[in-house]
Amino acid sequence: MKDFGSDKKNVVQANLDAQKIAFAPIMFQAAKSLRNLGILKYLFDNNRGSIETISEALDLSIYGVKVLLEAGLSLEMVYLKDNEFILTKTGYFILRDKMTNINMDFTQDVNYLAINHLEEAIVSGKPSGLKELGDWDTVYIGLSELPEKTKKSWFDFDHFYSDYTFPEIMPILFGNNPKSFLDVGGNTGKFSMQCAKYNPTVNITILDLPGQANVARKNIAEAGFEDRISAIDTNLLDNSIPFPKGNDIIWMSQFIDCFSLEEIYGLFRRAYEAMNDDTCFYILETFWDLQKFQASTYSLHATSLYFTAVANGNSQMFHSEDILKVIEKAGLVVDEIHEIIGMSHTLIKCKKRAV
Ligand SMILES: C[S@@+](CC[C@H](N)C(=O)[O-])C[C@H]1O[C@@H](n2cnc3c(N)ncnc32)[C@H](O)[C@@H]1O
Repeated sequence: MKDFGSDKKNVVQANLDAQKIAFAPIMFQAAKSLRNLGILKYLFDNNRGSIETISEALDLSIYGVKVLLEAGLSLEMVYLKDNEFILTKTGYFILRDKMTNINMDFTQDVNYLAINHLEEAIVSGKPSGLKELGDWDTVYIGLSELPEKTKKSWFDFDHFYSDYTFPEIMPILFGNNPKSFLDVGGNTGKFSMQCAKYNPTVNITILDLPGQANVARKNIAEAGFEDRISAIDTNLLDNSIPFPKGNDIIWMSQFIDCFSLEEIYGLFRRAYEAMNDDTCFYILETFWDLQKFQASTYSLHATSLYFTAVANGNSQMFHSEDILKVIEKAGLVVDEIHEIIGMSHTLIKCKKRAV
């Protein structure tokens, strides 16, 4: 791995950052309450506001508005001038930025209670926090049964990042006019349906767990793509089940982060066995070492811990080198790498290594 990070902060800054960590869950709830109770919106709409005017306008107690706005000062979401509070740029991000809101809702609805079991998950290698959501071995088995609000926050989080990549991905994938496409971990069928719209003749097969494949089939039928997209129920962790052969493209998007490196090796080997010399195997992932912005790396490191405590206990958002090693070991070669697709993804195109 390349070097990363440093220890150049002065002691005062380091101490402040340590307190931010020490109080993070409390301050997260303060930020969320400022957003959900309408205080940030009031400040945005009115440019500024005193505790009294906000309390009256929103029908909240003076005490409640006061403690939240005072926390907001330390969070640097608001600042105080002439006894009135004014929204900062950070406050605006918490109020309006779509990605920030999707991340916050994912943290609250999927992770907040579960992450309290992180230590146990690290020691046991099991997603010990998942019991806060339901009684399944992995979150993927329970996805279609999650409580509505939790389900919405999970899918909003999942779709937001992959949706961003679609427009850039399509011309790359369809450059050679592929006839058939295997969407491994195709989820609700959203991507496959985009492909079917983009290319009027391509045939697509989705592989996913029964719960997800059922949802995909329903969506595909509603969109009228049953003649070109099918979904197969499968447990992709079972190395004895081969991938269907004969596809021009094998596609894994935001998928390998659901597995350990050993499991990914099993998936790549089955991809290899299903490929011929012309098959293109594409992997679309967010690698924490290939990000342009610190905000992206921070989000990916946090998301890794969701995999540890909630999703399955053994996967993560990877360093690119981890995956490049598995590609090599599985008998594949990297043909192309497209960095920063969408907001934070990397697209790796692999071929079978010539023997
Ligand atoms: C993070 S989602 C990615 C979805 C989609 N490809 C995208 O780019 O948004 C991972 C998908 O892998 C599926 N999955 C996870 N474990 C699986 C398993 N053992 N067998 C089959 N599918 C699995 C999940 O059900 C889910 O649909």
